[in-house]
Amino acid sequence: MENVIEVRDLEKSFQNQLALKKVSFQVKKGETIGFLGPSGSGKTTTIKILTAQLHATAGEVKVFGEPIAKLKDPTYMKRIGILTDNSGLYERLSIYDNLALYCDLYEVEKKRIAEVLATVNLIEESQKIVQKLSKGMKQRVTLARAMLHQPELLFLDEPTSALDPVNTMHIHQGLKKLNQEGTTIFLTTHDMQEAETICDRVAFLHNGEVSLMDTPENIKTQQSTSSISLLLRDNRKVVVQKDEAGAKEIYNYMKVGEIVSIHSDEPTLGDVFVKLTGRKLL
Ligand SMILES: Nc1ncnc2c1ncn2[C@@H]1O[C@H](COP(=O)(O)OP(=O)(O)OP(=O)(O)O)[C@@H](O)[C@H]1O
Repeated sequence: MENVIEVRDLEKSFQNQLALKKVSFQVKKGETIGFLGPSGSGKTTTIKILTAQLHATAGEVKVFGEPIAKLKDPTYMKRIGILTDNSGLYERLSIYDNLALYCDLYEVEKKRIAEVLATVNLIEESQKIVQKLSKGMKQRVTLARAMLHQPELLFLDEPTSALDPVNTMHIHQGLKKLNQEGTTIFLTTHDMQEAETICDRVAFLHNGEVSLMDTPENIKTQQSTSSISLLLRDNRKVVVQKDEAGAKEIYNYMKVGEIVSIHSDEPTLGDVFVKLTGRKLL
């Protein structure tokens, strides 16, 4: 399948300090990719380089098969959507009027505004002035703006960092729908739950280096232990191995109705991250 993003040996230094070190990866058309890393690991720097807001110090970065300098060209700008910290919203206008302006810019019909506002759970607030919105509401308006023109490629820097669980769920559903309709999504997050919920593949970023990139399932199963935990009716916790003896033990408990719950001892993405890097995600 066609690569939408190709990055080879990307490096970025700030005042002789390397923030990204030989980062290489590809993103295929239709994927949702998550860059997962703690504060200061280089997530924002990566997304800013990919969206031509920062220059790379070294390496090769291509988007849609072209060097990123081309992204400044209006025809390319229409193919991508960006959510970063600099919101680009007009503070004195209402939510609706902000989106209407971007509809004109992107040549999108105004009826699309209601669709994106439903996705970010802001239909009721559409006439509110941006200046008076909370941080989380502004983040949702910015996200609505980024997805307004159904871009081929959407970049999201920590899209749900200021949101409560209900709105986070709305956004995740909206992003999944957008992805099913054909948008490739590149996002950064330090929320491993978010990465597991919406990403096809995740990359672990640590001190400016990608230490692992794979599907959440592969990452967890490759690092999983060979044991299964049982909770018995007398509140005892029993750990058995995933072998014939373990199967017999489970059978024996099950036969007499002793088992309350069974689960395999799989690590979370956060556990694997700590194991590989020695650092927590938050
Ligand atoms: N403009 C800048 N000037 C100097 N150093 C910078 C600049 N921008 C980023 N850095 C440094 O580069 C490193 C990576 O920063 P970056 O903002 O990419 O991290 P991040 O993973 O996005 O963190 P967070 O989750 O806190 O947003 C950090 O050490 C940071 O201090």
